[in-house]
Formats: sequence, C-alpha cells, structure tokens
Amino acid sequence: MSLHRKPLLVFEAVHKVMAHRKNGRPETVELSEADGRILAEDLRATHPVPPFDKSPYDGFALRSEDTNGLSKENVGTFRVIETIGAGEQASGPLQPGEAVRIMTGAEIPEKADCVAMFEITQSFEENDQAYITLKRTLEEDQNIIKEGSENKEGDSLVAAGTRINPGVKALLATFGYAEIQVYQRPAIGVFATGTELLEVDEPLEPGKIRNSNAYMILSQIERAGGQGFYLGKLDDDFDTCFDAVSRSLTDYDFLITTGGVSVGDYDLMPDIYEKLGAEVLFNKVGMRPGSVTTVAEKDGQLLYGLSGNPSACYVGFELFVHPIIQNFMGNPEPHHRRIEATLGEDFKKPNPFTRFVRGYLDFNKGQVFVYPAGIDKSAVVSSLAHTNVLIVLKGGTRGYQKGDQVEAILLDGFQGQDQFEKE
Ligand SMILES: Nc1nc2c(c(=O)[nH]1)N[C@H]1C(S)=C(S)[C@@H](COP(=O)(O)OP(=O)(O)OC[C@H]3O[C@@H](n4cnc5c(N)ncnc54)[C@H](O)[C@@H]3O)O[C@H]1N2
Ligand code: MOO
Ligand SMILES: [Mg+2]
Repeated sequence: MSLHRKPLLVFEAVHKVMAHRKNGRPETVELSEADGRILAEDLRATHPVPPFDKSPYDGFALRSEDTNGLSKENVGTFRVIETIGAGEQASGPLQPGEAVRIMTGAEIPEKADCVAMFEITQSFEENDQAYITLKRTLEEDQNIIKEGSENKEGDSLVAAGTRINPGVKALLATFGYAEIQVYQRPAIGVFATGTELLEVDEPLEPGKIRNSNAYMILSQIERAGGQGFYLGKLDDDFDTCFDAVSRSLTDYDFLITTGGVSVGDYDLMPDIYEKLGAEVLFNKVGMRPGSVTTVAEKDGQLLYGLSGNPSACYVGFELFVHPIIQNFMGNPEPHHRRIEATLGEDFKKPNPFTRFVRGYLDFNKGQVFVYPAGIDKSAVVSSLAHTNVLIVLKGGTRGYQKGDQVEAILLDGFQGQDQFEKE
C-alpha cells in the first residue's frame, strides 16, 4: 500500500463524486407519505381556487344595486330568506330586497354580488320573519372572494424538483392529489469495520469501544432524505470484509463503510478496492477532519470509505454523501446551503488544510454568529451532539480570531429559542 497519497482540494473531490451521481426514478407515493420528498411532476391546478364565488365573512349576501344610496339618513331594510353555512347552497336566486344569511366560506347565492358583515347590520324580526337594516352602500363584488381569484385551472403552481413541505402538501390536498409522483429515496447500505467495535447493547471490554459511527451515519442518511440499512459491524479481517462488501455492492444504490481507510496494518479498504477492481476516485482530501475520506466506484456504483474517526466520518458524510442523496432524490440544489457568519470565538490553531469545524449558529441583532461546538479533534464524538453547522476555516498559516468573517455550511434548521417575543 502506498503511504503517499495526493490530496485533492475539497471542491475537486466533491466534483469527482458528483460526476458519478445517479438519479432516482420517479415513483408514486400516497400524499401522507410525501413529506420531504421531491416532486417529479409539476403541481398543476386541477380546478380554479376558489372553485366558486365565496364569502370571506359571516354576514349577509345582498344585491349591491339594492344598497344604492343607503346611508345613516336613508336606511335600507332587507328580508332574510334563508341561512347557509359553508358547504351549503342557497335554494334559489336572490330577489330584489332579499338577503341570505351567509357564513364564511359559503357559496354566494345566485344574483347576490356583495356581502355585508354582521357588524354593520341590525337584525330584527316581525311576524316570524327575519329582517336586517343597513346604512351603507356596497359595491359590486365587495367582500366576495371570486372564483379563480387565487388561481385558474391549469396554472402551474409548484415545479417538479421542489421539496414537499407542509405548504406544498396543502396544495396537493387542495387539488386532489391523493397520490403524487416523487423521486425515489436511495437505499444505502452501511458497514462499520473494526475489530474493536462493540454493539450498542454490549458492556465495555478492555481495548474496545461501542460502534457509534453506524448509528450516526444511519441518522445522517435519514436527515439527508435517504433510507439507511445497517449491514452490521465487521472485524478487520480481509476475507470477511471483502466478502461482505462485494456481496452487498449491488444490493443498494450506494454503500458506505466506516474505518480502515488510512495506512495502518488493519486498514483493509484500499486492498479491498483493489481486489474488487474498483476505481478509487480519491483517497486523500485537503481537509480536516476527514483527510483520509475515500470514494471508489465499481460498475457505476459508488462505494464510500468514510474514516473511522467519528468527527471525520461525520464531515465526510455531509460533504460527499449528502449531495449525492439529495441529487438522487431530484433536488436540483443538492448541496448544503452556505452562509457568511461572524466567528464567535478565537480559533487559534492554524492548518494548511481547510478545516470544517463542527459548530453551532446563533443570531444577535441581525448578525449571524458561529461557535465551535466542542473539542475540535477528529477522534471526538461529543462535539457532534451540538453541531448544526460546519464552520469553514480555509487553510493557511495563521489561526482565526473572534469577529472574523467566515463561511458556514448549514446542516439543519431546527434550532429554536426559549421565548416567543412580543412583536
Ligand atoms: N500514519 C498515519 N496514521 C494515520 C493517518 C495518516 O495519515 N498516517 N491518518 C489519521 C487520520 S487523519 C485519521 S481520520 C484516521 C483514519 O483512520 P481509519 O479511517 O483508517 O479508521 P480506523 O483506523 O478503523 O479507526 C480510526 C479510529 O476510529 C475509531 N472507530 C472506527 N470505527 C468506529 C465506529 N464505528 N464507531 C466509533 N469509533 C470508530 C477507531 O477505534 C479508531 O480510534 O487515521 C489516522 N492515522
Ligand atoms: O481524516 Mo483525519 O480526520 O483528517 O483526522
Ligand atoms: Mg486506521
């Protein structure tokens, strides 16, 4: 095994991986299963919205011409002929001098063309007949939500390639899409390699540690939108690892292993790629952590060799696997969003390589701050728990200071705050 590896720049490595991207096929899912999926068809209005003229208020539907000239001095009186709620229709067209008591969302009766809110009318009864009085003139179409005013039939409302969020779901339901065409989620197999690994339910033993990477990666796959399949942990034994990897390679859209990609005696992945006849796209990236991140390709299949060190494994996933998953799922913008932010504390350690510091975001008076989430070492797990951004510190000869402008890669958007503030 060659100990000398030529590092790629991070963006070169990302481009190399993306050159081997695969697109998921469209599939039909039920609306209830569609969250987070990406539309494989344009969402078109199958009918006008609203589908009929409707009332935005609880009030009285009237003929506007009957209100001409009404004022405090010239009060009009209308005979209330019936009451309709949302979902009901008036029994017939409105005649001159008549009013229909109408609730929000109900269809405007024929010949009515305006609505007076309850608050501007007075009601009274005479001989078991309900009446209202009105002291104002109303215009044609006043207080009416017109048929098709939100959209016309055939309008394209949301384009293919859009992620389904709660608002898109509401639209899909509005237009009767009980099922919808979305792109498949990739199925990703995950092996953890390492003789030192114990399963999560096993007690610690001398020299051993629990396998945290597999669970972390399965969770990262889920967050990225894919479907992860845990295929087990493998001892650092060549035949065991080779058989397991070669058997599983074609069962999944992508395969991930963790550990065994560096230059140690038990780092078997480089020899496994060789025996498989896989093309190694890169095995060294100019970044910290995750410099040993390796990606290979065999017959169109991507095989990720993520580092065993937990923080390196985490970062390697977010940079190289996340966009492949999002692309597979049909997202035309598959990479994590990058923002500019102010570094909230000093980061003194210089590094020749770009550093992806696990950090978290904070906002203060319109400024975005990022802070390192804990110990910034490749072998560390604990800082990952507080991570929602990767702070990008470009390589160089000096460290960074509090107040420096840096880039940050957003990993999730679920950070809240304790209080709801007064507007
Ligand atoms: N002579 C050199 N040594 C190392 C180099 C180098 O360039 N020259 N690179 C270092 C860097 S950088 C990293 S990162 C690690 C990468 O190691 P591997 O990817 O080969 O991973 P392992 O050797 O299998 O394990 C490393 C470390 O991670 C722990 N580990 C492994 N799997 C898991 C898991 N599933 N859950 C939790 N922890 C795991 C393992 O016990 C080791 O402590 O190599 C450096 N060495
Ligand atoms: O791959 Mo290592 O993570 O640079 O420490
Ligand atoms: Mg190793």
